[in-house]
Amino acid sequence: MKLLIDAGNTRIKWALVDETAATLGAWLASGAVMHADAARLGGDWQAALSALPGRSVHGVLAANVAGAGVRDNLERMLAAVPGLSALTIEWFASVPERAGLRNGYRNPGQLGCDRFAAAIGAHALAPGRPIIVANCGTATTIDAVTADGIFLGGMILPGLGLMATSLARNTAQLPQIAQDAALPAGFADNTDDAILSGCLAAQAGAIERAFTLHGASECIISGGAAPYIAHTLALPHRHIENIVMIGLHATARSA
Ligand SMILES: Nc1ncnc2c1ncn2[C@@H]1O[C@H](COP(=O)(O)OP(=O)(O)OP(=O)(O)O)[C@@H](O)[C@H]1O
Ligand SMILES: CC(C)(CO)[C@@H](O)C(=O)NCCC(=O)O
Ligand SMILES: [K+]
Repeated sequence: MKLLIDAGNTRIKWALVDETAATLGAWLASGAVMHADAARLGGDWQAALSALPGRSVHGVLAANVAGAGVRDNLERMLAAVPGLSALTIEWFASVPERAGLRNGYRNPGQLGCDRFAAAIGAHALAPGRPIIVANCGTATTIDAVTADGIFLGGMILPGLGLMATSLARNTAQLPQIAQDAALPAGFADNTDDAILSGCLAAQAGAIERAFTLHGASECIISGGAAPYIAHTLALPHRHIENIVMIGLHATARSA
C-alpha cells in the first residue's frame, strides 16, 4: 500500500492505495485539509491505518506546489506516525519523461508538478486520445496532452475563487460573493450574479477555447471549483474529483 499526497496552494489532499490495484482511483482511504488545519494530518493518517489492519505502507509519493515550509511540515508529521515514520517521502517532480508521459515544457523542471501529475493521470485514463485537462483549484490550469502521451503545454489562470475575490477587493462597489451562492450562467440582472457569471464564463470559455485549439476529443475537469465550472461547459467532459491524485496513482503503479 502507498500513501499519496497532493499539496496544493489551498488544501492538502491524501489517499491510501494499493498500487497494484487495476482500477485507478480506488482509494482505501482518503482525506483533505486546509493548510491551516494541517496539524490534523498525523492523526488522520493514524486513524486510517488503524482501520486497515494487516496492511502496511511501504512508500509515500507526494506532489507539492505549496513550497518548502509545507514540504518540511509534511516530513515532520510523517516521522511522528507509527507505521509511517520509517519511510522517506518521494517528492514527485516534473522531469522530461515519466509514467508514459513526455514533458514538452521548454524547461521541464519549471512545470508545476501537479500539472505533470494531472497530465499523467489524464493520459492514463484516456490513452490514445488528444486531451485537454483542466485543473480548477486555487489557480486554474488548462493543459494539452497528445494521443501518444506528450504534454504540449498549457494555460494558467486565476482560479474561480481568486477571480471573483480580486474583483470584489479591487472595485469600490462590487460585493464579495457568498460561498454558497447559486451559480448563474449568461446575462445576470444583478451585481453578485454578474460577477459570478463573468468569472464562470472566463473559466469555461478558456477550457472550450483550449479544446478547439488542441483538436481534443477528451476533456477532463478536476479540482475544488470543477463542480461549479463543469455544468457551464458546452462540450462533453469527464469530471474527475482529483486528477493529480490519479496521476500519482498511475505513477506509483508504473514504478
Ligand atoms: N462554494 C464555492 N463557490 C465558488 N468557488 C468555490 C467554492 N468552493 C471552492 N471554490 C473555489 O474552488 C477553488 C479551489 O477550491 P479547493 O480549495 O477545494 O481546490 P483545490 O483543488 O484543493 O485547490 P489546490 O489544489 O490549489 O489547493 C478556488 O478557486 C475556490 O475559490
Ligand atoms: C500553476 C500552479 C500554481 C497550479 O497549482 C502550479 O502548477 C505551479 O506553481 N506551477 C509552476 C509554474 C508552471 O507550471 O509553469
Ligand atoms: K489544484
